[in-house]
Amino acid sequence: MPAARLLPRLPRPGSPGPPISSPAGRHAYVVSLLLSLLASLATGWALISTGWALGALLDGTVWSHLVSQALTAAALAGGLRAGAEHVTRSSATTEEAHLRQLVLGHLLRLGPARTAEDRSGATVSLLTDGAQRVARYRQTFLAPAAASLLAPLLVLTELALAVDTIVSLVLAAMVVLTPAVIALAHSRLRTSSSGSRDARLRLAADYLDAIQGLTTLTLSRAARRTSQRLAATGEANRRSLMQLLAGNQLVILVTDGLFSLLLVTTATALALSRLASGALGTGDALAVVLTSYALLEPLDHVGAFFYVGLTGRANQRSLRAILSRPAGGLRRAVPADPATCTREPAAGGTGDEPTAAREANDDPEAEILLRGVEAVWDTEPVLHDADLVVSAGEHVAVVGPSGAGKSTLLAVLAGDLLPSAGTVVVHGTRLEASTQEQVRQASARVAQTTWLLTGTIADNLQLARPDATPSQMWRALEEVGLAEEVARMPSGLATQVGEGGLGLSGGQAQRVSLARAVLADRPVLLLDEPTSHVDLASEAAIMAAVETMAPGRAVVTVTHREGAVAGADRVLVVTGGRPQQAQEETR
Ligand SMILES: Nc1ncnc2c1ncn2[C@@H]1O[C@H](COP(=O)(O)OP(=O)(O)OP(=O)(O)O)[C@@H](O)[C@H]1O
Repeated sequence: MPAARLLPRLPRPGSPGPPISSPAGRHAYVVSLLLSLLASLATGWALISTGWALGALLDGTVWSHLVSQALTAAALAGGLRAGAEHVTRSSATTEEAHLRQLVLGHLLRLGPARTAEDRSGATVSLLTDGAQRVARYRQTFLAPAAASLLAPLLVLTELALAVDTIVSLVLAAMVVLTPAVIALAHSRLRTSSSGSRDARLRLAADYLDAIQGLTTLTLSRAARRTSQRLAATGEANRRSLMQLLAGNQLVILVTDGLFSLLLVTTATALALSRLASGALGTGDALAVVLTSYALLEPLDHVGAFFYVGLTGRANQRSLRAILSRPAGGLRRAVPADPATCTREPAAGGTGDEPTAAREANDDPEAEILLRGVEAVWDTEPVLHDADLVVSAGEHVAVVGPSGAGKSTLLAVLAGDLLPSAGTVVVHGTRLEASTQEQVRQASARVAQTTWLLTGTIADNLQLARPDATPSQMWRALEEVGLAEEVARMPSGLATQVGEGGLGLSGGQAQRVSLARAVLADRPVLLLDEPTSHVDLASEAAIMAAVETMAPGRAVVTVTHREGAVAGADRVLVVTGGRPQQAQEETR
């Protein structure tokens, strides 16, 4: 297995990546943008009216209607802003849930083989904190930021129409400089921000690894060392984060302070000179000065840009990287087979799926059929020109040196890895991108170590079949030779077991896993080193359970253990990327 990656490879910079918003999220974006733009127009009108009202007061003319106009516009602006705020906040919550579902769904479609190399801590962190940041960025930052960039132009248009075109044009020229300065600051800070985010993700992954591997760390006397290392990394992280925040704060202060000062003084100077030349009256000049306040709106978002924008974008890139990972490894298209599936459907399938294909010229009894298969994880083929036929009721053991491709073969048979060339048919369904789920449904898999969820034995069995009744569960336990042992436990099926199967022996946990496979009732059983972590007595019990389950099913067992090979009908050795019949002495 390759080393665990912190995060999946990022898509090429500039490539938009797969869409991640829900239709409701996109709708909320448009509504919030429109409400914010209308609020800016109302704000501009309130400021201009206030200027005119003050001017009328100073000139001693009628001002009351101008005050009520200003108050109405201000109330309207407030209402529109509150509406926009409500839309953004509520859609952020629903988008957060949507993002988690979207990415989790894709990870499940990728299957364990394609996700095994990701560090689970980093994935958990991305799905929890990361999804929240992306939702906040997309729903509460993007639309208000876009509206705030357009707001000065709207207000200046109002000013040009109602007060003075020349002043508006000069201020417009200054306003367009704001995004340029922000973009410059962004380009300078982006590298350190994403570096800091990666360091934090790595730390989260380290913490989770340490928690998951607590027993191993304690047994190998490495717990203290690991906790000291984590504490030191945490402290280094905290310092670099503080430095980053200080840098961000400085940029905010500078852009905010400089621009506010520059815009307000320019607006005041322009207003005074136009007043002195007689081009503007007192009310108009005051309207220009007051309106310069609305031009500062984009600056309100500079802070949010650093705290919500940068982290949101970085997490969004990581989520997109997961979503753009293809669910298989198909490099060359597998030619379509016009023949349709005639076999009984696997659990969850109907048997009528148009893409399902039967290999008419091959062994009609074959549950598993590989012809000239090439399988690739990254670049180099692990399997090439691989052939294999396993019939129902046959038990095949697969052996071979480490790294030969035994687990890769199981990943192909389980439908987790698509072949890059050749044909794979499992229970009558030809494996291709569109039938991947159906092929997955055809097999049950038992891995080296069984991960039992915290809950009862019944909960763990019902994972395979949620509607399984107690008598069906007892029958399944009977079939794998575990019924007596569970019956002797004080709470029987209601016995609590923990993560990793705590409370059960390794052999018992493996047999619970086999009982799950019995309940799932799949025609193909794939066993990946099922006895590598148990003693000889447990190995015998597990292999006896497999023999009871084997009739009528195709069983493939990858193993290094003599005891697991002994019960097989045939032994294949994977060498040179192909499973081949073992010589007698290999057995
Ligand atoms: N999920 C994966 N992603 C990328 N590469 C993988 C993955 N699984 C296996 N490989 C690569 O495929 C090659 C064959 O590995 P595989 O695990 O199939 O061998 P194996 O015969 O099962 O070895 P072992 O007996 O040590 O488990 C190795 O180079 C490995 O790095």
